[in-house]
Amino acid sequence: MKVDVWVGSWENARNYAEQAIKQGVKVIISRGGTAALLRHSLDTAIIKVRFTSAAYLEAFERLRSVEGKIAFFVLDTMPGFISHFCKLLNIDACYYSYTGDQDVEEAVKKAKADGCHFGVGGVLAKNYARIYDFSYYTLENTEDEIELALDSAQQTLSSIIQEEKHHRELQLKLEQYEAVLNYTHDGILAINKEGNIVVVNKQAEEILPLKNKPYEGKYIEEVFPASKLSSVLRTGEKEMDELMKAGNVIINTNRIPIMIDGKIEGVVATFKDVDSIRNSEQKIRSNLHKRGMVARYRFSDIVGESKAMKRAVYMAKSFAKYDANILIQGEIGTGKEMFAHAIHHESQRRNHPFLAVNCSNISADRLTRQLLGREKEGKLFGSPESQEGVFELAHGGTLFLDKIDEAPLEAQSVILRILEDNEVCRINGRHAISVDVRIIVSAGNSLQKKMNEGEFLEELYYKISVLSLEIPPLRNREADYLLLSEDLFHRYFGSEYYMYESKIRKIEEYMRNYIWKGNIRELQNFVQRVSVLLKNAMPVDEIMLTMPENSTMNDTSIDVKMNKWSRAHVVDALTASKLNISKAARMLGCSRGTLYKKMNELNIKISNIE
Ligand SMILES: Nc1ncnc2c1ncn2[C@@H]1O[C@H](COP(=O)(O)OP(=O)(O)OP(=O)(O)O)[C@@H](O)[C@H]1O
Repeated sequence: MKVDVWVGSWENARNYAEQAIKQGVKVIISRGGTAALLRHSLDTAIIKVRFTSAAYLEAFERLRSVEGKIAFFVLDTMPGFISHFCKLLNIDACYYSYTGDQDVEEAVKKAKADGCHFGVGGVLAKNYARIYDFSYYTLENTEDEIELALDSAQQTLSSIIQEEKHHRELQLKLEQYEAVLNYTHDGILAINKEGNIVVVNKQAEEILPLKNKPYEGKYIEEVFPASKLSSVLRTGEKEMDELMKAGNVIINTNRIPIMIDGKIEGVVATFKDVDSIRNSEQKIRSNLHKRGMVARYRFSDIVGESKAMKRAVYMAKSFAKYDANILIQGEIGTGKEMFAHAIHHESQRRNHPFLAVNCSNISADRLTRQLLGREKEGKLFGSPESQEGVFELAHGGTLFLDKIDEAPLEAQSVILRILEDNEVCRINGRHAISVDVRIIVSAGNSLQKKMNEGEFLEELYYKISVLSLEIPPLRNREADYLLLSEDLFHRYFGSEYYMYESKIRKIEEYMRNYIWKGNIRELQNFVQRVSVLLKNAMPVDEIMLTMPENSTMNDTSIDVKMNKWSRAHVVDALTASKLNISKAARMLGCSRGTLYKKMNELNIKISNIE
């Protein structure tokens, strides 16, 4: 305890005390009339130094040699021991008590009138004793009395500090509540156990059709009869995520009973305007768009009517519902990435980021940096800035690791570690950051072989292939290839498509026997090149001559032709053409008559095809 001593008289005590308080003094110790004066005029803790019998012992010692009547001046009540001692020591004493400056003079005057020549007491009476020509003994406090006062000052101080701390904490809490109430997007309304409103924030006033302002203290039914808060007060059951209509707006509401010691003490309800939820979702989505972290394709963008493709889409859609990791396998250009986008779009995570990382043709260091991110190394000038890794960026959403089978082994271990721990630690970083990311990976068909040969981590394989999806190559989807090429030609020619239609048909005849090793990507390039040449008025025959020889075309064309007449392909063509024989025949590159003949041979009846 820090103690300052201010020496002054009764007249300037208040002035000193005020200065001390300004400097942060919390407790003042003073005695007698000064203490009474300060208590009366200030709002600070004042500790009075009390006179005990010990303080009078020295006075009695002196009084032994004094003759005549002796006056004892005491503030407030006269302690009994004084008269006791006087009787014991045979002192001729008179006793005068006063309450402060206003009546002390009266007391001295009276003592004088009573024939007293000698006075004993504090400083206040001493001042008047001088005026009325008294001999006077000023009482001094003993060390014990001062120590006692210091002790109680210390106790008072610690309870003041405690109280101030408590007050600050309460104030902080109050301000936090107020900030939450007024800066949340939700409307908040609370009632006490009588059903009277105790809290209503600005948002609630804006969202809800409230009546009878000011609302605080009013019964809820008077202010917002549709709130249903009284029923929660009765049942004690919380009601979450309910939709209600208030005026023209649809509102999402939660009503939560407040229970103390098992008794309902009130209800708090939150309200959200459904339109505003939609708007903020929209905002989040457009923000992700700006940062390129969205899935570009949906299932409706995937062209394909073949059975194989329909099966793949069906499986992918059902996988989208689960939150497990997915392995998508298939040849190059079959649409694996497109499926990853579409799965994310269909999943619960659709409003969160979608990021794709290509794991091929990249050094282990660079890929690791992309995956983990990094912290700036110290504050060195020129050292690269901190960077978030893709796992962090994709938090809450989906991360597509394209061609994971081509990732360097060190990077595979990094991925495995993250998938095991669900957390990442940036390079040079000191803290692990927990991440919630769904992984979709793509790989070529040789993934299992790579694993057997030790080029792909077995543990990682099991982690990523909880669900696995196979995208069929274009050659097994004959019914799709025409749909896709038509789609592409339409895209490249736009409204001019019909001017080139007959030439496109001829080119499609050629394409029919081509083996699309690069699948749809190769088909896209092909259609793009042909479209440019056609637009430049090159005759179809010449275009054919510029076409790359398909090395396997001659050897496999027989297979392809044979395959064309497999039962599955004929059924595929019929399904894709919606049972239109002319269209199906065109897809299969034969006349309607040949198709009928083949259907007969393969025992395919239209009535059996769904
Ligand atoms: N079924 C489909 N319908 C329409 N477009 C498709 C389809 N499949 C693939 N594509 C298109 O083909 C191109 C290649 O697709 P994508 O990149 O998804 O294939 P991939 O299998 O991931 O390729 P790679 O193995 O080379 O990474 C893309 O431009 C995509 O839009």
